[in-house]
Amino acid sequence: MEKYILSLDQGTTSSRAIVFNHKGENISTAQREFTQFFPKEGWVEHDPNEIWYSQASVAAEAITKIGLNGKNIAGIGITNQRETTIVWDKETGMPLYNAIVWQDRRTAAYCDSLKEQGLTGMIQEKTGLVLDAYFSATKIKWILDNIDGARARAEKGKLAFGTVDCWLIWKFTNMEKHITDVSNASRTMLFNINTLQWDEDLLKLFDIPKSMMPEVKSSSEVYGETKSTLFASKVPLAGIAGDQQAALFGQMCLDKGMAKNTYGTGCFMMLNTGNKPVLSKNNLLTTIGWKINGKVTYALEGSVFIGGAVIQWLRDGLEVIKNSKDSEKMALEVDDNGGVYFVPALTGLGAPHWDQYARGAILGINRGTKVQHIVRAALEGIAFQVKDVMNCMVSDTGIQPEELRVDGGAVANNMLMQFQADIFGFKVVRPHILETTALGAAYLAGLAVGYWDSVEELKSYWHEDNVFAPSMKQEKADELYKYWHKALDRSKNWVE
Ligand SMILES: Nc1ncnc2c1ncn2[C@@H]1O[C@H](COP(=O)(O)OP(=O)(O)O)[C@@H](O)[C@H]1O
Ligand SMILES: O=P(O)(O)OC[C@H](O)CO
Repeated sequence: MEKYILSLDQGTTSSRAIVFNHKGENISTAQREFTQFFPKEGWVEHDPNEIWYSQASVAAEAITKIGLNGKNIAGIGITNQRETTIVWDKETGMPLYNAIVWQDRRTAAYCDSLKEQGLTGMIQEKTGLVLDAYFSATKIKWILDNIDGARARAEKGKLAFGTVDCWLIWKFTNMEKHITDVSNASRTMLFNINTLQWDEDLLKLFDIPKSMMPEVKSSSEVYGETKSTLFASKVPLAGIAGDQQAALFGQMCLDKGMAKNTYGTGCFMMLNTGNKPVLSKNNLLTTIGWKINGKVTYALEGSVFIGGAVIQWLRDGLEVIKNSKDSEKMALEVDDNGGVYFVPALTGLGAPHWDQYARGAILGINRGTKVQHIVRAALEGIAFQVKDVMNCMVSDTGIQPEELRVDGGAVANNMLMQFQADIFGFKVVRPHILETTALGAAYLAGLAVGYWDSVEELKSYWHEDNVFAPSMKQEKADELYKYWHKALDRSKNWVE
């Protein structure tokens, strides 16, 4: 019987399931969007049960629509939006509160108070992370401090915390397994990336009982089997990685010095730094890429909060384009940006600036400015942010990548990709398979169940599709980049 790997990609706006064959080809996809809750300014929540239902239903749909059932699936890989925090009751399995999403800023002031206490350095040394509301620790604390009876129940060992991977495994195994993998653990701000353990000092600092924390596993092993009646037979759950780490793996950036950037809602660049953590002097994040066969691979990451989302805003907010694709057409209707710069700091700035008080800015508008210039400036603003992150990576590691592998929805935009190469001064490479996140999780699962023999075999399935080589004169690129920084400075520290 022909066998396949099922990959579950639980993202910020949708749940996706993809069935991959032996050559790493996508043979079936199902996708479902779910509700975003914005209860207050800066708050973002999801319903954990809706995450589960949407993910379980697309999983079933992806396999049944091509006439397969659970018996055809050799293993399941899970990849997920990271940091998003769910707390549930261990006995009933019911969440205590909505999932607090990575974008949620409700704990920003608390993070500021910790910075004032001088804790930034200690937190970076232990976790590799910048002290920010982005990560899970302060979100868990918020639930324990604000939901009636939560802290007392947590202290009695009755509550469980998990990122979305952990929640899905808990559901798939019918409340049997409370586990996560190292890559997701490394985004909680509670995991010591040197000792590979939950850090007692940090658990104490954030007042989080250790009994809430999941067991931390490698990224590729058989964790258990599906227990729900979802599939006709039990299927091994065999791979877990946070979505950006999975994309790094799916892009086959397996050697030190290789980098990828994902252009989705946000932009997430990751550079493989090998078997040792490199602490950033430029406000990048040190994170765990994956652990396979006992070996840990570390990465540096630059998380840019608004990437393709600025194009969504042009479409849904400003209504100057009908669909995302139009952004390219409009941008090419003008020769250049006409002196207009767009800093897409719509929810503040992530790496490397970490300014939660920055806001979006469009500068350099003059009487000749057309809407096309603004659209072009929005796309260029995505590329400039990515270059800022790249510069920090080069400065932190001394590694000058020869190319950047790219994926995510916005890489469909050739103008953006060409501009990115122009402003970098090196190649941007788009592979033929763009679902690299799901593919990475599939590979992790497939390796664990012996569906694929080795990473060498996997490397042979990665092919470039388009290469964007730089063609802009250096002086022009330098001039544009100089003005970008002027604009960036004006967007910072805006909200009081
Ligand atoms: N042709 C395009 N040009 C620019 N941006 C695009 C284009 N197509 C899609 N996008 C952007 O890509 C994002 C969707 O990418 P995707 O990888 O699916 O995101 P996510 O996984 O974060 O939900 C959206 O923000 C959308 O605006
Ligand atoms: O769901 P995505 O693709 O927007 O990714 C979210 C990131 O994992 C957040 O850190």
